[in-house]
Amino acid sequence: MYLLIQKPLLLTGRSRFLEDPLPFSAFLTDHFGRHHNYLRISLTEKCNLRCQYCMPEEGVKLTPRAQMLTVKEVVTLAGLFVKQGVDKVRLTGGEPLIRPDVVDIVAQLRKLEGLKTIGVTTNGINLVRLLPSLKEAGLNLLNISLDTLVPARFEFIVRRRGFHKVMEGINKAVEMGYNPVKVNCVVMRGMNEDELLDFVSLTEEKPLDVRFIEYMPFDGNRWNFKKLVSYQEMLDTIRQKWPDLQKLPSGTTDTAKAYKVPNFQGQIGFITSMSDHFCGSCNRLRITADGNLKVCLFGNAEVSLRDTLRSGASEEALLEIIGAAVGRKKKQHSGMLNLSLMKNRPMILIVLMDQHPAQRGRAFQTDVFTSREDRLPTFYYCRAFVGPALAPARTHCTAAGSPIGSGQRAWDRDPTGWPAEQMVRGGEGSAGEDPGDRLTHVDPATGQAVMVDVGEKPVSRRRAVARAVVRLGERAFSLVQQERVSKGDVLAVAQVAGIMGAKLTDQLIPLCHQVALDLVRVSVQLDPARLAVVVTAVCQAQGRTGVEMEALVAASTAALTVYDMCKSVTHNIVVEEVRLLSKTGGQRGDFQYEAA
Ligand SMILES: Nc1nc2c(ncn2[C@@H]2O[C@H](COP(=O)(O)OP(=O)(O)OP(=O)(O)O)[C@@H](O)[C@H]2O)c(=O)[nH]1
Ligand SMILES: C[S@@+](CC[C@H](N)C(=O)[O-])C[C@H]1O[C@@H](n2cnc3c(N)ncnc32)[C@H](O)[C@@H]1O
Ligand code: SF4
Ligand code: SF4
Repeated sequence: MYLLIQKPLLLTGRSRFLEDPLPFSAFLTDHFGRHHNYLRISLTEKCNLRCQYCMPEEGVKLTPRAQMLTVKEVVTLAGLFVKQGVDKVRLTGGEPLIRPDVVDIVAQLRKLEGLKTIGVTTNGINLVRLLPSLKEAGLNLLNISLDTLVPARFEFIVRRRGFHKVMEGINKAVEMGYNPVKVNCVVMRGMNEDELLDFVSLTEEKPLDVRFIEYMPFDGNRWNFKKLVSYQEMLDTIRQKWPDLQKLPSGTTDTAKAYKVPNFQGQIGFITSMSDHFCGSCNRLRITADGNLKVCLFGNAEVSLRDTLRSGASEEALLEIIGAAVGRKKKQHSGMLNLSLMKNRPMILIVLMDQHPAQRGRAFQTDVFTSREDRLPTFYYCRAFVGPALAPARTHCTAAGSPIGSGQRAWDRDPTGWPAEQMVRGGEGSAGEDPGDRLTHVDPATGQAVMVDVGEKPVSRRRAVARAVVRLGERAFSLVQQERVSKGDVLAVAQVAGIMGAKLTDQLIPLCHQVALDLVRVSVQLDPARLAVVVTAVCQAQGRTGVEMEALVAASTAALTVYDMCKSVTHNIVVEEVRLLSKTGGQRGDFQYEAA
């Protein structure tokens, strides 16, 4: 198999794999060492059903046909992934079996060397008609969705007729030797949780694998906690009838926790995306029907492979984009509550809804360092990054923390020849005056600005905390909160900008010393009461001069970055309250901000 693994991204996790004897593609290995060998391809956004948990009654706004992937594009993209090590492709949607060329797609995928498994997830309505040709084309795996065994209820749940067609499809699949035939049942309280035992009974005579799926929140599906029936609750219910229910070993990357009633032909499983996620072993990537790569089912970050492909880009260029997106994949989804608050498209789309056109085709930066678990339940967002200190070459002073002897004065002199003490005191003020009155940054001899000679000062631990508040207004605040700002993840970008700002302080503020910062911590939080982003920057160093400017620059840079990221939404953004909150260390004593 041809593995193009040069130029791995600058992620330590992935470079590790380059040393393995048979390395998995660096492009498909994420920051957490997960190998993505399973590609889910959505063939269409359309569907012949309107399941309540998946799709609004009126359907969804469809992407124009010209923007959908063609058969050739599907196969080309799949081929690219297969060359990198993907060995399983699942076709999904929307309803994949309403795409007229679905059999052709399966047949062409079958020709891809290295692709072991081709699966389809379908609502089963068109299955009886299509299954023979799909099987002949090379379809290996079949997952069929069915949420109720009661015909009238079926119509209620999916808002269409077709129960019997689905049942016939399931029977046909068994008849044609698919084993197991997986049956997906989304369990919702008040809808179908009373049918759990009936579904388990289905596995008695048939080699079915009935998977009970925890109801997941997507845009517009009216998810709430009360409707969620958890894995544990389902298991308890089933165990009451079948106490000897056996746990089966699951594959390392399986979504389902598998069980079996002894002596039943089939088995059951639980897909516990909500109560016990399986992100740690995630091996999935998705391509949406219009050609976006989506690295996580619950992530908003997408990058258009279609546009890159259509622009005639090379395989390498596509791989770079894919690798960058995979590199940004988060450790896990953000937990039940956050998922319910978060903006995600209906499952049927898993395609781009609010993306800025300019973003298409670009690997845009979102959530660079953190996973969503950092977000607290109320969307109170706080991230911390403690980086290794950047140690710029220091001039005119010893390394931070080293003791100063009296013999070291020579290099502490300012070019004007004034020793530090005199320079500080020798300005317009004189000894005994309030230090605040002295012009410490003006050379008394030349009248020119100078950096204060701090070489004489004792080294102490310096710490400063600064704050900036960015008032966004209702619309921008809400978009930031929902991570729907077209430029990307505002809070993540601002946080990193703050850190970078702190490190660049001496280059931005003319008379600032270079300080080897030991710590920069920038937190960026949403304040719903003020519809504002609150930036708090903490800088720390061992040195002879304070780090308040670093903290202030960090807070300001992060605040300005928030402005920059949101200015396409509104210019009514106010950066305010840039101020020092506290400062410790140094000779002048500690400072604590007091509101006037
Ligand atoms: N959290 C999470 N859940 C997923 C993902 N893919 C599928 N699921 C869940 O699994 C359910 C069934 O999806 P299927 O399309 O049958 O796919 P599958 O279970 O991955 O299929 P197999 O190939 O048989 O493992 C979906 O309704 C989701 O609840 C994923 O990437 N992340
Ligand atoms: C989006 S459908 C697409 C394929 C096909 N139309 C079907 O229904 O099988 C894929 C799977 O997602 C499941 N699904 C959709 N919305 C869901 C939700 N809110 N929670 C859990 N699973 C969901 C469906 O039941 C189905 O098994
Ligand atoms: S779950 Fe499948 S069948 Fe139901 S609306 Fe969504 S895409 Fe259609
Ligand atoms: S939620 Fe995201 S990370 Fe977790 S299993 Fe699904 S796709 Fe993978």
